[in-house]
Amino acid sequence: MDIIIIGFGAIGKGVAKVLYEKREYLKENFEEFKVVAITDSSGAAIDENGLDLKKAIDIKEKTGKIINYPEKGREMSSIDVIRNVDADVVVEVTPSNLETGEPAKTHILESFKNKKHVVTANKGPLALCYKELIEEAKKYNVIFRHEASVGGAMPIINLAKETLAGNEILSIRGILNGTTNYILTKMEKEGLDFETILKEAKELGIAETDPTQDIEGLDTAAKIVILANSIMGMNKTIKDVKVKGISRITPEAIFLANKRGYTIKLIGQIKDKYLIVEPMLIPIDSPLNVKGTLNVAMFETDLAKEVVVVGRGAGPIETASAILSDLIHIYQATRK
Ligand SMILES: NC(=O)C1=CN([C@@H]2O[C@H](COP(=O)(O)OP(=O)(O)OC[C@H]3O[C@@H](n4cnc5c(N)ncnc54)[C@H](O)[C@@H]3O)[C@@H](O)[C@H]2O)C=CC1
Ligand SMILES: N[C@@H](CC=O)C(=O)O
Ligand code: NA
Repeated sequence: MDIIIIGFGAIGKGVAKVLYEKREYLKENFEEFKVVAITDSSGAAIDENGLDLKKAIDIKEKTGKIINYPEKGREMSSIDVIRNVDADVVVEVTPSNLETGEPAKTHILESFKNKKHVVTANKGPLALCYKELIEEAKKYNVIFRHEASVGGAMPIINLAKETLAGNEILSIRGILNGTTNYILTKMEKEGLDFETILKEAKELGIAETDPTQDIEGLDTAAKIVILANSIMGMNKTIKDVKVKGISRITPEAIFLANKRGYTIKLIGQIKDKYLIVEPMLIPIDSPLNVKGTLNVAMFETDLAKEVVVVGRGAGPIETASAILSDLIHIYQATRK
């Protein structure tokens, strides 16, 4: 299966690392998963026989630009790569823009028009024009998967659509941002200040390109919109979410909460069609009290009753795990 990776930052490189490490497993169980093009802000590297992924990662880490890939690097936009390079699937992992959804929205729609399936981790277009994307994928008869867009490696979207199929999901409540959970956990355990921990989060590759999206709750807001639209049949946008972030939370506030048997977590919830993101006091012994970059989601359903899922919500390899599962789904769904 031939793949194009659009965006080669923390997640794009994570996808390349996972495809490289799992190359024998994939060949034995499915077929060769070949990356025929990679783009970033500098340009593109293209090889129809498959790029050397270790070399691509090395070039990116050393020079910051995929265009420096020897002999195969060239000045070419992502759109032109999508239009002109023959491939089965586009993996779209450019930064999430929660105002315009660009450039990802155009990349995704252009992929559909060029009969390419899409796997994305990008929340922008999903939070702003979910219905349009689904309709366009149907119109061009291509598969569109986005498990990585909510909760990273934590199974939630495909779990609801496949394993909980037939259930009515009455409410969802949880921690859906790994960066803020990492910050709140380090504040609670080590009393570290905000800036120090945020710097660590960026080095771990878990924070957004614009980390205020994490801190101000906008990333969580985008994710509950995606859940509301993709698994609860709603038609919401990020403007429908009441959002408060964690910038005013201090180690002292968490210490005081602990003394009363609580901790503080950034909670996103969808209930009775209301979408809310805010820091909340959570009992220390609650299933919602998960640590570090972990995410957790509590579903209330009509048939399965309460279902709780936990998983790593952020991180290059963890997120690439969700992207790989969507790629394998597309392989299985399209190979005769
Ligand atoms: N970091 C994480 O743990 C997770 C990130 N995501 C999402 O994955 C996406 C990527 O995130 P990161 O890799 O962390 O961001 P990043 O900032 O590390 O990388 C973004 C990449 O996109 C490239 N880029 C920007 N504009 C481009 C364009 N027009 N054409 C081609 N490439 C372009 C940049 O050069 C860079 O290589 C974002 O939408 C993010 O919300 C989703 C789940 C987890
Ligand atoms: N920055 C996000 C990345 C995953 O969506 C987070 O911290 O959860
Ligand atoms: Na997920």
